[in-house]
Amino acid sequence: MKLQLAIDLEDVDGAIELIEKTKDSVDVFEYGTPLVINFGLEGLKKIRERFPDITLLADVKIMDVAGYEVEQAINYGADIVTILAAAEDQSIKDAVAKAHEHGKELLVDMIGIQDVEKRAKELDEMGADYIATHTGYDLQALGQTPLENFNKIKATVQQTKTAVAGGIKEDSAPTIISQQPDLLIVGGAISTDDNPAEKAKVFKDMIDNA
Ligand SMILES: O=C(CO)[C@H](O)[C@H](O)COP(=O)(O)O
Repeated sequence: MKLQLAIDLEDVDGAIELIEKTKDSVDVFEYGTPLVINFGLEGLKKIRERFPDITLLADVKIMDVAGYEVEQAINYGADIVTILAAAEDQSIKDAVAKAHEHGKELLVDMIGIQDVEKRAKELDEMGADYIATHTGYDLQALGQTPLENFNKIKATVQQTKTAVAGGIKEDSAPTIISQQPDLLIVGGAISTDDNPAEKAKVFKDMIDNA
């Protein structure tokens, strides 16, 4: 199981500072959707130039023109690119093909999907690398968590790796970790902590000791 740090609430220099502080404990760094919107792929490129060896995920949440957009994210430094599960099957297939053509990976984000078992089965057959259960900020605000959907998806997929995100905190992480996702995605619980390096290590130790 790997730890992914979602960086959403920073500018590019803030993201660089956060990566510097946490890189001993974090396996994958997410260039979050707010950074994509605020600073574009140029911000991703700046991070890649500063850290040539880290694993970088671009949370571009693609919906269309999938092959082109996957390739752009990869050209600017991404190792893993995200697409929404609600995209057309053709878009998912194009995205998978383009990522694999470059030796990179595709993560499909299940945010907003109601019949998660049906869609997870379809995505599994389309060759996605990761299927991510994701409770977005807007539903976290209503008290929802990703655990129930994660368990359904985990029980459905045959070959695809699983990821889980959405308000995961130090107290909720052990239950989720016990369900063995391949990628545990944590954002605010690390990035907004007064000591992100120490907090990232807490999550990494939980994973390593599970
Ligand atoms: O993709 C996201 C929002 O759309 C976040 O990166 C993801 O939810 C993880 O962050 P947090 O742990 O703060 O919820």
